[in-house]
Amino acid sequence: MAATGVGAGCLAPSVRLRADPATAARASACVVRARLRRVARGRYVAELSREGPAARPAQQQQLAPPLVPGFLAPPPPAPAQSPAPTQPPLPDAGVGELAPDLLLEGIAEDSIDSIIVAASEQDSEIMDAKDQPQAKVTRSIVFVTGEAAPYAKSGGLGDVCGSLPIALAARGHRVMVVMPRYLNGSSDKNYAKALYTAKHIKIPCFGGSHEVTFFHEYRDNVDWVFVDHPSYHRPGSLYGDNFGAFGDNQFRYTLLCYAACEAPLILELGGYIYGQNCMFVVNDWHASLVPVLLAAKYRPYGVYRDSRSTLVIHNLAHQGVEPASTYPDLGLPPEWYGALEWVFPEWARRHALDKGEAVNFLKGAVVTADRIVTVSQGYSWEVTTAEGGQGLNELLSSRKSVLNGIVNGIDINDWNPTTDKCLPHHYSVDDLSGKAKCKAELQKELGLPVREDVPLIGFIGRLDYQKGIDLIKMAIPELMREDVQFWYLFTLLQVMLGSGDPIFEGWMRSTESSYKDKFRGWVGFSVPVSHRITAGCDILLMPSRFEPCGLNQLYAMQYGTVPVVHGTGGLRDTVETFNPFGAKGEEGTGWAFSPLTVDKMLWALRTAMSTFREHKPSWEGLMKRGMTKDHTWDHAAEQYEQIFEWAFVDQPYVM
Ligand SMILES: Nc1ncnc2c1ncn2[C@@H]1O[C@H](COP(=O)(O)OP(=O)(O)O[C@H]2O[C@H](CO)[C@@H](O)[C@H](O)[C@H]2O)[C@@H](O)[C@H]1O
Ligand SMILES: OC[C@H]1O[C@H](O[C@H]2[C@H](O)[C@@H](O)[C@@H](O[C@H]3[C@H](O)[C@@H](O)[C@@H](O)O[C@@H]3CO)O[C@@H]2CO)[C@H](O)[C@@H](O)[C@@H]1O
Repeated sequence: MAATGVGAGCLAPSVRLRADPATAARASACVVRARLRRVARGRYVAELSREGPAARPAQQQQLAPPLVPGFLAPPPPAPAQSPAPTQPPLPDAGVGELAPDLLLEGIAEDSIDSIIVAASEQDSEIMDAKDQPQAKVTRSIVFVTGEAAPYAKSGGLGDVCGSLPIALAARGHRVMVVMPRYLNGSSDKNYAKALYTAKHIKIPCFGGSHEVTFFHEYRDNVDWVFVDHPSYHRPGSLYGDNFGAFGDNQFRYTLLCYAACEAPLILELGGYIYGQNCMFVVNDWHASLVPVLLAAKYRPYGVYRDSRSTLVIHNLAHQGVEPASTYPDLGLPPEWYGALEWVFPEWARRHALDKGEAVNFLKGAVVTADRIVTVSQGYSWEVTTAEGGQGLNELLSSRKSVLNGIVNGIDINDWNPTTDKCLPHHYSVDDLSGKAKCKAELQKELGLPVREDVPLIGFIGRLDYQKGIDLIKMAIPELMREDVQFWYLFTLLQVMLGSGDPIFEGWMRSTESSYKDKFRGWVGFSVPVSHRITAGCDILLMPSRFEPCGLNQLYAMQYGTVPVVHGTGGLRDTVETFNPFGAKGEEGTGWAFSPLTVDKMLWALRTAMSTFREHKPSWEGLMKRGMTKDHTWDHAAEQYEQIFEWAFVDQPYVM
């Protein structure tokens, strides 16, 4: 089989493959379109689809529909006002590693040996369509999350839930992601390809019966399932608006959890339900009621006894805590109160009569999930300490035997300096010239002097105690004595584009006017801007107080931007401090300073800046070592598989 066309441009080319004449005759002259997706450095998945008569659907892993109804009311007939009930489209053909039985109307798998394409304009590679590593055991996996990119993202949780499921699906798992269908005008287009499934359920909670419906999109081998309810349709960010967090968040995410428990039982995706043998991956507090529901409302009735759950903690700072009086709203049996029971320490109570009694969603998952994962190893230890455990340290310590840390990966389709659509110039570890051009463009865009020799430091993050922005504020007068430029992109907690925190914005504007040639600040949430900063800066600063993993330092390294970070949690796990005398290849990738003081941070920045100015070969070494580290999801996905395997070896933690 020969390639008759070669994708222009860099990665992700679209290649047309034409069968040899004999095969083509058998296959009614079918043309196979292969879209190559880069899933790891040097590894590509060919997504094949044929053009012409309808292709055979890919075989589903879950063949026997268990026909077990959800415990909620069966779906009523579809309402008239909705679009015609449409079965979600099947994938055109096999995806990921070619399924052994994949026949494209006569073209057998073994007639497709390898696909030859130009991987970049300079460089061609042979990409073996079977190169994608596969899981030893494939499973049905159900992610439950408050956000997943590109549909909805407030930060790193969205990045992870938008990319880890794809990585697991590429390894052969059947993967569903369940999240809200947030509509607020500006982001509605993100859900445009999600089709109405005609499935409705009524959820018994908060003193009523609340109807939710499901939408579905099949993309990148993943079933993206969107739970629809009027409470997800409102202006603001995902979790709040200018007035603070939404008052009904507990209700909104209770609905999500109930709906996520029903989805595998009632949604026929690609023709088949997921069934009762699933691994639920519940992310942060928004999804934390899922393991409680499995234990309290399903297993006692014989449902989901073969499923397991893994709680993934992205950030212990948000636990979903509400007054104890809300417990009856959750629709849980009274005897399960203890699972969510939470008592604030005396110092945190509001008045002398306040008993501090509350319910805590995240705690509910900590005590009922089969396994617990934090997003780095360092953080998995920190959460068991009084300093890092945010009140849950003792409970988490008591579950140490099922607690692991797995460092996040990154989506290198989105974050790749050789192809990034947000960048004015592209570059790679072999040719860094495009990075210097990106820096010059960024300086122009900001109205800063265009100078290659001055170190440009960037910060990207939320205006949040976690991110240590107060330290930056304190350090600015000292830092501005240096020949340096600083670019500050931050989002407000509630992520309202164009609005601001008057005190903080005031500080930014006055700092800009005091240091006209050196400092720029911008308030807003813009993914393209964050990419341009990551590429255009020389140094990325992350003085986080705590950081469960951190993604910006990984993006920075991938883009040859040297991270200077507080050595905590995932930052300490992923950034190795520069040591010019280290063994070859192990001289480090940045600076991880500790303790978190203004002086230490300034020391690390000054060391980085002098290395940038005076030791060019060392600087280039730092950049290149960061760029060649494997930050892809493959390794993490394999570790998740191991966790899942352990979970299924054990009995459910709560029967
Ligand atoms: N103004 C802005 N405009 C555009 N993009 C912006 C932005 N501000 C931030 N972002 C983006 O938001 C993401 C932030 O991710 P992080 O992992 O660094 O932190 P976050 O605290 O959100 O996530 C939590 O979950 C993740 C995932 O597990 C953990 O890595 C982390 O430690 C934990 O706190 C990045 O993709 C970043 O580019
Ligand atoms: O990506 C950034 C973080 O996004 C999530 O955190 C959000 C959190 O889950 C929401 O509940 C909300 O937090 C509010 C909190 O509930 C409330 O008590 C009050 O303290 O205000 C908070 C801010 O509104 O918004 C958070 C995002 O700002 C995700 O869970 C984290 O892992 C991410 O770090």
